Amino acid sequence: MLELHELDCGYAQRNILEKLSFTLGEGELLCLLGPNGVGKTTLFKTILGLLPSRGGEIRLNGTPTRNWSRRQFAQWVGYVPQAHTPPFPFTVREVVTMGRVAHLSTFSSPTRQDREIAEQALDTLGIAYLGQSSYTEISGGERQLVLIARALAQQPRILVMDEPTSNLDYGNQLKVMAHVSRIAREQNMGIILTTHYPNHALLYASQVLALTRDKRYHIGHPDAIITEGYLRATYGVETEIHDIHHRDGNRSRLCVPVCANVRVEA
Ligand SMILES: Nc1ncnc2c1ncn2[C@@H]1O[C@H](COP(=O)(O)OP(=O)(O)OP(=O)(O)O)[C@@H](O)[C@H]1O
Repeated sequence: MLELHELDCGYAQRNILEKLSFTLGEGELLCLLGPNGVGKTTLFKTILGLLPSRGGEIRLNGTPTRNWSRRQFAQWVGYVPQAHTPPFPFTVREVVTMGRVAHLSTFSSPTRQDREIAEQALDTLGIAYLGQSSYTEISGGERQLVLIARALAQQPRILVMDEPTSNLDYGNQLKVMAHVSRIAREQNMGIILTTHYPNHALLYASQVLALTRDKRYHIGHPDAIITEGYLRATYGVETEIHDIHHRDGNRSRLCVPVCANVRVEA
């Protein structure tokens, strides 16, 4: 559905990413990994059309995105920003209903169907009980779930999420990741998200795109990309990757830092 072909992105005189190619299909969850400042946000801004590309092409459903109207694009691609506190105390239900804007004609109000879709999105995330609460008076974790519900109400085919787990406690990080991978599977949505936690990708991603400081990248299955060598080269830390056999019979791979070997420059 979303294809990047030899994409160059950057600012003014400088390329930040070069010749980046990948495909995000229906039902896939792609985790974007990379150290601070490597270009993850730059890539998202370029995909969303907020920053012009400097070469190559982005295609959506086979058609270059430069040929899509803003409105068409917004019906296909949803964006979940990092949770923020807005100046106006809208209720959670109102914030989620705003996700329907791309489907409304100019000056029209949300219909009963739009409200039902917003209600379903609240249900999917298990936060219907927050409907009447003020968005400014809920916790950071709840706010993140509300922003995801707003994006679901938009009913996009592709969802771009900027660090959906930043500022969340340990439990909420795992809950948000579990929700997101379930939504990709059950709603056949292609989801691309950034995370600074390799274990999130090992546990939940179907693909990993790992950006490196020398403008190169690796893409593939999480088990193939997230190796001890990759983590050493990218983050300068020693880790061990272990196969975990869970009590319920499932297995997964997880990385564990070898704390004594983390080098701290004087
Ligand atoms: N508006 C801008 N103009 C020029 N350079 C910019 C601009 N915004 C970001 N950069 C530079 O682009 C590079 C990539 O930044 P970007 O914000 O995409 O990194 P990131 O991978 O998202 O980082 P982080 O993990 O810290 O959020 C950095 O060197 C940054 O200084």
